[in-house]
This record gives sequence, structure tokens and C-alpha cells, in this order.
Amino acid sequence: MIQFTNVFKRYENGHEALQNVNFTLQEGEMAFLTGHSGAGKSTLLKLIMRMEVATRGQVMIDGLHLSQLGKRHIPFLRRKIGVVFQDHQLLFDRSVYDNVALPLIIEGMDPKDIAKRVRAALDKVGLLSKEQFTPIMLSGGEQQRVGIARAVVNKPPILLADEPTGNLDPKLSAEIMQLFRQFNAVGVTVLIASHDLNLIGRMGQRMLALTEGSITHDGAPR
Ligand SMILES: Nc1ncnc2c1ncn2[C@@H]1O[C@H](COP(=O)(O)OP(=O)(O)OP(=O)(O)O)[C@@H](O)[C@H]1O
Repeated sequence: MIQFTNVFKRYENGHEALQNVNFTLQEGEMAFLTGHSGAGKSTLLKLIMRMEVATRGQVMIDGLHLSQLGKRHIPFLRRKIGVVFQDHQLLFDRSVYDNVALPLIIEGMDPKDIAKRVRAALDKVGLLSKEQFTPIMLSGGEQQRVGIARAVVNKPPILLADEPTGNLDPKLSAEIMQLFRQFNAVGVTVLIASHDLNLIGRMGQRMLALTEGSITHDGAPR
């Protein structure tokens, strides 16, 4: 589903953020991506979303060679990928419902289908009763759940998260991780960047570790 082959990424200022990265994440697999600050975690996620392009090597996502992907095909790739950010990037002047509906409105989906999809997504994250709240009325953990509902509302086969629990305490972090596990259990391929090694250890999933842009561990958590 996600395949990196000899991938290098050098930014325009000459900084080599990724060096010879090789790994494959099979369809339906779940893994964590860890490493020190500046190790290249966000860069790797950006290559998957085609927000950045590899300088050398090949990134393949669900059969698409990203280096050969024309600009007009990028939206097609992005629809396959749900993304959760640390700061969840919600619109604070809109309801929970509107925030989750946004990707479907952008896609031009029929409003009747939108309502069904939004409620199904909110139900999965346990927030159905709060659809008319604005994010400001929610706790940090609940806000992150809205971010997750928005990421999965169009049923992408891939879910990426960049430090999704960075602002949460250990108990809430564990709950959010259980949600990712539930999506993975129904077949979604999940890759989560995090530097919380305790949490990763408790999850017991495959761990990829980056050190200065190179993969230095791929396997059970250390
Ligand atoms: N657009 C850019 N131009 C130049 N250098 C960049 C750019 N984006 C990132 N970098 C550099 O590339 C390296 C990897 O950055 P990246 O954001 O991928 O690391 P990270 O592992 O996600 O770090 P953190 O945990 O702090 O978010 C860093 O040294 C960073 O300064």
C-alpha cells in the first residue's frame, strides 16, 4: 500500500532530510514512525501525501508512482489518504458537524449522503451527541476526535497522523490510539508519527525509527 524504495529527500537549502529510506507497509498494516526532532518524520509523511517530492528513489502509494503523478492526479491520491494533525486544524467558528462535513462538501457529494457519512464518522469517534457544538466547547481529546472523524469521513484506505497525541495526557493519548487501532481493524492502513516511545511500546505494533533521515530500526518496539 505504501512503498519507499531508496528514497532521498534534499530540501532546496541543501538539507538532506531523508537518506536511502526503504520500507513497505502492506494494505491493512499499522505502524508507528518515530525519531528525534528533525529526524525526518514529517518529511516522510509529506512525501506520501505528495506535498513534497522525493529527490531520488521511488514512493509508491496504492499502485501510484508518485514521481510520475501529474498535478491533476494529485487530488485523486489525496482522496485515498486521511490525515490527522497534532493541532487538528479545526474551524472554530463552525460546528463539529460542519468541520467533519468539509471534505465531502469539497468533493461535491450530495447533501443527503453527506449527513449519513458525517454521522457515521462521528458515531465511530463517540461524538454523535455533540454534532452541533463548536470545537471551543470540547475538550482537547474531543477536538482530536473531531479531527479523526474528518480524516476518515470519506473512507480513505490510508490514515496518516503526525503527532496526534502531542497535546494530550497519557490517558487521552491511549484512547486516541485505540481509535486508530479500531480503524486499522476494519482494514485501514495506518501510519502514525510520534515520539512518545512509552505509548508506542504499549501499542506493540511495528515501529520504524528514523535517525537523521535514515531508517535505523524496523520491527517490534524497542
Ligand atoms: N521546507 C524545508 N526546507 C528546508 N529544510 C526543511 C524543510 N522542512 C523540513 N526541513 C528540515 O528537514 C529536517 C527534517 O524535518 P522534519 O520536519 O521532517 O522532521 P521531524 O522528524 O518531523 O521533526 P519534529 O519531530 O521536530 O516535527 C529538519 O532538519 C528540518 O529543519
